[in-house]
Amino acid sequence: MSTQHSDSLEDTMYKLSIDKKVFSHEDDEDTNNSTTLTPFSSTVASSTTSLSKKLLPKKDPIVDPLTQLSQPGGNTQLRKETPQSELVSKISHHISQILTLVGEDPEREGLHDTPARYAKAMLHFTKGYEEEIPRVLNNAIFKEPSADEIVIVKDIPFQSLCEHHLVPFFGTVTIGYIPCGEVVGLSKFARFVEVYCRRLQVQERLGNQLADLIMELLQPLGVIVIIEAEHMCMISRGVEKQGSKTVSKCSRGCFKTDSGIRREFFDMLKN
Ligand SMILES: Nc1nc2c(ncn2[C@@H]2O[C@H](COP(=O)(O)OP(=O)(O)OP(=O)(O)O)[C@@H](O)[C@H]2O)c(=O)[nH]1
Repeated sequence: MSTQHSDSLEDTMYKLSIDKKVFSHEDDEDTNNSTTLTPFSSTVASSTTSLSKKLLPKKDPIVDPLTQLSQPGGNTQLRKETPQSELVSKISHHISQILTLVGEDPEREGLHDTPARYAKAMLHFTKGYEEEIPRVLNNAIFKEPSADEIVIVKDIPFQSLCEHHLVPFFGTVTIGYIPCGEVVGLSKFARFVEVYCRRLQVQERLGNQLADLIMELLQPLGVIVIIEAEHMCMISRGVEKQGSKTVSKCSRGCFKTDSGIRREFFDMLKN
């Protein structure tokens, strides 16, 4: 095993955060005080400058509401600012230790490249932490006063990682909304799903994040998100129930308050 990595995971994260000073805002008066943490830096907010006026930050010049909708995790900025090669190297080190702990020899031929492969795979599974909604949206909101009935983008496939066991859950997302003057490019629904599912997730939160995002971006009459998923933590471990599926619904606006609209939505899905 390589001796150049002797750090524990906590040491690694601590050192990275000190190296990058990612959590201390450049403009902080006390630049030595790393406890004044601000996860949303002005550099992140500046990535939204191409958005239309309506979508630009209105209140706080540092905390952009649209970037907030990207819903970063606690170390998102650290992830974004660390070179990929450094992330792969440090994750590989810890995977190598895990291989040893499960009873393997990480140096044997078949496993030699596995830690680095896994590190790259893990970074892919969690690439949503590197994404931001403004970049994904690419200004694809269009004025369309004629669109005032239900629009459904259904059966968008997704794969995510359950935050409790770090094993996959996967299935489909169906999104319905009723526009109110503006529509969003259809492909963006699938892109939004990709942003949020490529993070550590729980199914219910994935639905809520999507619904909140669409409400915020379009101010539609309502949004409904249906997710149907199989959770490997219930299939390959734990209760080991093959074939079980979890269906969740998350609604906002008229889909929450109007049973007739909900019925129309579910009727459309049947056809
Ligand atoms: N609500 C919800 N629960 C989830 C999701 N993904 C995994 N879980 C559940 O998270 C729970 C974690 O329960 P714990 O008792 O702490 O962990 P555990 O001992 O591994 O639980 P078992 O899976 O029952 O063996 C389990 O019931 C999982 O089924 C999700 O997306 N939504």
